[in-house]
Amino acid sequence: MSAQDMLLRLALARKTFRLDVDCALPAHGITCVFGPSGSGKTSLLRCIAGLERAAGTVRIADAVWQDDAQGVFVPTWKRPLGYVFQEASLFDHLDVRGNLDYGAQRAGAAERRIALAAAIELLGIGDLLARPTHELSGGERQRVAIARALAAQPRVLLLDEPLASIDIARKQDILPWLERLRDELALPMVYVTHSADEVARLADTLVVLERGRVASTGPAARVLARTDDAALWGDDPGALIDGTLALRDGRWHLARVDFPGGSLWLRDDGVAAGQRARLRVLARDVSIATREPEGTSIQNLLPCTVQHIAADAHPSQLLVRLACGETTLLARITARAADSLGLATGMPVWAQVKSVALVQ
Ligand SMILES: Nc1ncnc2c1ncn2[C@@H]1O[C@H](COP(=O)(O)OP(=O)(O)OP(=O)(O)O)[C@@H](O)[C@H]1O
Repeated sequence: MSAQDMLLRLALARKTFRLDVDCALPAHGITCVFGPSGSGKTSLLRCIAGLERAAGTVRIADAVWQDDAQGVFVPTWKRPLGYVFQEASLFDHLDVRGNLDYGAQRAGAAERRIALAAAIELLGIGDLLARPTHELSGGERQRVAIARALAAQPRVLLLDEPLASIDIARKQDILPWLERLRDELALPMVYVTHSADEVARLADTLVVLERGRVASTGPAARVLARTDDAALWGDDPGALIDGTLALRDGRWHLARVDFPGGSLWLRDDGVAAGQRARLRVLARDVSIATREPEGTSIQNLLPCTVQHIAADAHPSQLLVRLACGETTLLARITARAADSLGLATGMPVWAQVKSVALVQ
């Protein structure tokens, strides 16, 4: 644990629920908090913000917001944080500019103008400033809400399912803005979601909550490679692979992403060679062969070693963790197939990857 971490040690007892969290997270990038309904995601954010009084410690880098042992509890209004809710809670009697000015009032006078201009630019809302807020789309409202939160110069941005009430098309509009914030601001974000897609796209670090406790936490790709809590992901367990776009094949409109341990081809969506690329490979799109497949239309074939075989949500299926060099893949296969192939831990096999998506 270092002064660059966020330290969250929080215990909150309600009649029928107990939040009990103790973790140190990086104080940079996006930490997604994922878990089923009622697992305590919103409660955790509220405790970080001081909106709810848990017992424990909250430290964001070197700023101590709560330390019960030292008798420290900084009230919410004195904590430099931004809080973005599921529904953008804008002031409808003010236009966009008025809402942003309100946010900026929380910053010191010297920082105010610069913070506001940067937030407007970062969220691409310069054209909306004179608009009444009731004329904005859901996605635009959320961008204004995020800009307003940024204008207050927060040390951390807390986002509680900010895309949950936005339709799928608008989500695709707003996700790149969130990625931009992550890439351009040195501002840690704690992002609550129960969307596996949002986790795949945004998470640097992942905290999985189950019944108020941390079921697993760590770098997103590592947490997603676990097989023991795969049931939480429903139909969508899958691996995240961080690599580099190495090659574009203009003839076939394909691109190759290289990662430690191998490479995968996928359709060329115009990402330049040399760029960082994050891939998501769903377990249901990976099958296993004990010999190198021939005469197959599947072109992504990776030599791997079976690392772990786990039960899946349905008894007919198994989840197999495969090591491909330093990279991990998950494969969902039937128990009968595993039996007839004689699959066992340590066995060399071939992974056949039917489909792979570029998520970043
Ligand atoms: N103000 C409250 N008083 C009493 N119990 C509450 C209160 N708010 C939430 N709870 C309970 O605490 C538990 C955790 O709720 P919380 O809202 O943190 O979960 P969540 O993971 O954010 O859920 P969701 O994904 O449905 O938003 C639930 O059992 C909920 O019913």
